[in-house]
Amino acid sequence: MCDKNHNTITDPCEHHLTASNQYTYGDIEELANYLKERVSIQPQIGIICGTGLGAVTELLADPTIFDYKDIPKFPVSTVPGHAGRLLFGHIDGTPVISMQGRFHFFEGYPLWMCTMPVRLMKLLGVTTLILSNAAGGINPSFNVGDIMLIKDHINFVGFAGHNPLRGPNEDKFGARFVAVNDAYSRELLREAKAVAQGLGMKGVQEGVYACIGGPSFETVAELKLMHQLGADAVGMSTVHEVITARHCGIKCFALSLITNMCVMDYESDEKPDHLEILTVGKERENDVKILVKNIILRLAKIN
Ligand SMILES: O=P(O)(O)O[C@H]1O[C@H](CO)[C@@H](O)[C@H]1O
Ligand SMILES: Nc1nc2[nH]cnc2c(=O)[nH]1
Repeated sequence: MCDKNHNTITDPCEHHLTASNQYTYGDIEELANYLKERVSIQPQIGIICGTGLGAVTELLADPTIFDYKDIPKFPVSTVPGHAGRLLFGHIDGTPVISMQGRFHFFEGYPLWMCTMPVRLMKLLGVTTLILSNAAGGINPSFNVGDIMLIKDHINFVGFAGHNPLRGPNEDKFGARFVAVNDAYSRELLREAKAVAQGLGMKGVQEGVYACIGGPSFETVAELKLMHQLGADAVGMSTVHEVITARHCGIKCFALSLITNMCVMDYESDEKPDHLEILTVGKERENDVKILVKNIILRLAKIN
């Protein structure tokens, strides 16, 4: 057995169990080097596409594309509407990396695995992350097809003790404890609102996104609770990516496409349905695309 007097959590050896199997800084550095050897673009902006919103990747001119399954140590997407591709390219001259498909907790991946690509983006040079998701509308003034610019979140998954930063802290990415009261950049939110207004885009809202673990949707009682707590929309993603991004100092802007209104009435026969969610995504993907493109154009002008 090991006779070294060390901390088994932060300084494990082969004789001791580690507190978690999370990727080390070195693992992610290796992954970054693997990609750097194959693509010369150094991305400034990262994009994570939500369910059915992968068309945003069409904005990338002449992209270099990797299938997740071909990248060493990379998880694979298992949810319909998430293609499972990593793209490098330029959007109007700005170097961008985009995930066409994300990883969700309900797929069985631990949160540190779901969010590893955010740390990878950091090591590739990303300073701003743009995230999208499909979400159910809780705020009764919302309509299907609205785009909600996220100003804050409620992390129900976190309330249950699951956090992507749980386990030994990787100091090279950030400090043990991270503030998230300002997780969504006020500056980026202001810019996005100005862009939407400038484009005369209808149905653009602002609100609080609640994250649950899924894959079951919400009960009526859960939705009533979320409404009382101040949630405007609910989904099963984004929050852990934002927490990981803030930990390593990446600025975040996120939006939800309201693909369905949550059923908050016991008498209703309606139900949320993933295929319908994909259909609404398809109908509105062009507007999401235009919004993201113009936000990136504006960022390029002000930076
Ligand atoms: O959050 P994204 O990845 O857009 O996916 C949303 O759509 C799926 C439900 O249809 C859930 O995974 C929910 O989180
Ligand atoms: N949890 C949850 N996720 C969604 N994604 C799209 N719509 C919904 C919804 O109604 N609830």
